[in-house]
Amino acid sequence: MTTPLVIAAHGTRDPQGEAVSRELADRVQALLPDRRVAIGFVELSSPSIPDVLVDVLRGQDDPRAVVVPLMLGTGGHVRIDIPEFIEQTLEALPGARIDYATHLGPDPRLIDAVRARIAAVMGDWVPADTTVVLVGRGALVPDANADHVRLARLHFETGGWQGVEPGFIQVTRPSLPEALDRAYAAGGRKIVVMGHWLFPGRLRTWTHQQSAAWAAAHPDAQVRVAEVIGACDELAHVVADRYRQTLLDAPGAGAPAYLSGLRLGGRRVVVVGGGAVSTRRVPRLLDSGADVTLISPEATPALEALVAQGRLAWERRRYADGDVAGAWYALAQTDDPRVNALVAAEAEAGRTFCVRADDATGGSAWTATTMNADGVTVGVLGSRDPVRSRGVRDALLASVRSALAKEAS
Ligand SMILES: C[C@@]1(CC(=O)O)C2=NC(=C\c3[nH]c(c(CCC(=O)O)c3CC(=O)O)Cc3[nH]c(c(CC(=O)O)c3CCC(=O)O)/C=C3\N/C(=C\2)[C@@H](CCC(=O)O)[C@]3(C)CC(=O)O)/[C@H]1CCC(=O)O
Ligand SMILES: NC(=O)c1ccc[n+]([C@@H]2O[C@H](COP(=O)([O-])OP(=O)(O)OC[C@H]3O[C@@H](n4cnc5c(N)ncnc54)[C@H](O)[C@@H]3O)[C@@H](O)[C@H]2O)c1
Repeated sequence: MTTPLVIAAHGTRDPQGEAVSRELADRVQALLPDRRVAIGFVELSSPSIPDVLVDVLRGQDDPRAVVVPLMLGTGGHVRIDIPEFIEQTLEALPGARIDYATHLGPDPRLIDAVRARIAAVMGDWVPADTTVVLVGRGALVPDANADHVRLARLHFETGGWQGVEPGFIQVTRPSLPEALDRAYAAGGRKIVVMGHWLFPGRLRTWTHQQSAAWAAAHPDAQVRVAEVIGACDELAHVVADRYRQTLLDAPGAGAPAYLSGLRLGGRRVVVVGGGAVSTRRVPRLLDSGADVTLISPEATPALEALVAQGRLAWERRRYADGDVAGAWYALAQTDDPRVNALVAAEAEAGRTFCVRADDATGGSAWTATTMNADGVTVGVLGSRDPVRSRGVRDALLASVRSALAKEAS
């Protein structure tokens, strides 16, 4: 049986919030149709996480589950409560195995989703004179609060905003009104308040109430409140990825890839990024007859020479969403992890196998080191230790050569 996924959500008193959490679980199930996806809650909603875990583990011959915390940051629920629920379940079901995925974190797809929520309330405002107040929950864990400040900075770096002020609705400071004061003091008069919550609930209500009260006291500023992240595809994909990564990285996962010989003749292959890694890999793709398109603002002289020979198509620009459409295989090989993540996400959505050069677990394919001797291709795939793989390949090749020589004599 394929390992089930248990989503560990927070829970809320708001029935709409609970419904949206369940809708998200349905979207994740649609992305992982061949395995069971269940949702449990830390508090306020049911079923509880141990109840769901026991339910999915019972009846499996080799009971296994992966728990993905549906949490943006690393507060107490992620660090203490959910691990305790897992511990309790393992005490009740000795011999079961439960792997715990990492929290959602500042994934580029979630940054995009947040930007889309902000854009939806901006109307005719433009980023350059809009200030965003990004409101987090606030936690007793200093690291979690520091992560929220870092996230605000990431939004500032990538969004072109006049400013981005982090604030917190509870526990720590600056509070939401204090963050609004800071935005105002820095000259912000068009302010979007973004409650960085996954689902509707009380935190969202407080965000609206506090924003309205502050706006009433500052008539020369305009304040608009953006919608929460909600049950969107971006979030569903991040959850599905945390699950897949956990399966791949789990100790004892073994050789995690299926070595296949792709017959790429005449088939579209998209390579994003024209640096050193692409310089090594593009010639082999061309040798296999693939119809390769390189998308990159710059390319190495070796790649440019292939373009000049008419062997390689080059679109001299940055990657844009839609570039992977229609490709059989894609390679995300820029030096920008954010761009590589977007390429991998587009490929995943379109069911195109994709290598991600900077983060092996973020892609769906790995590049084997290969070499051809008299029509025999030797391929070696290790466990993310490419230099070792190359050594094994060379050793194998030597014995293949001597075997072939014996055959010939
Ligand atoms: C075998 C080979 C095939 C080829 O590329 O043709 C290949 N990498 C090669 C070389 C190489 N790769 C790296 C260095 C510099 C570092 C060093 O010196 O140690 C060098 C050496 C060099 O460049 O000389 C760094 C690196 N590699 C990956 C990550 C990210 C990660 O693991 O998450 C990082 C860190 C990046 C960073 O720091 O950001 C990931 C992958 N590299 C793979 C294949 C896949 C695993 C296959 C396996 O393990 O068997 C996998 C998982 C996915 C993929 O990319 O397909 C080729 C050697 C053969 C040859 O030379 O012909
Ligand atoms: N898997 C591997 O074997 C391996 C080996 C070494 C390094 N790496 C990793 O892969 C990444 C790429 O390595 P490299 O040595 O080829 O880097 P590089 O710096 O030589 O090349 C990066 C290329 O990406 C292009 N680029 C940047 N932004 C882009 C965008 N938005 N759209 C399209 N193209 C864009 C650049 O123009 C450049 O051509 C590194 O950052 C490193 O993390 C992987």
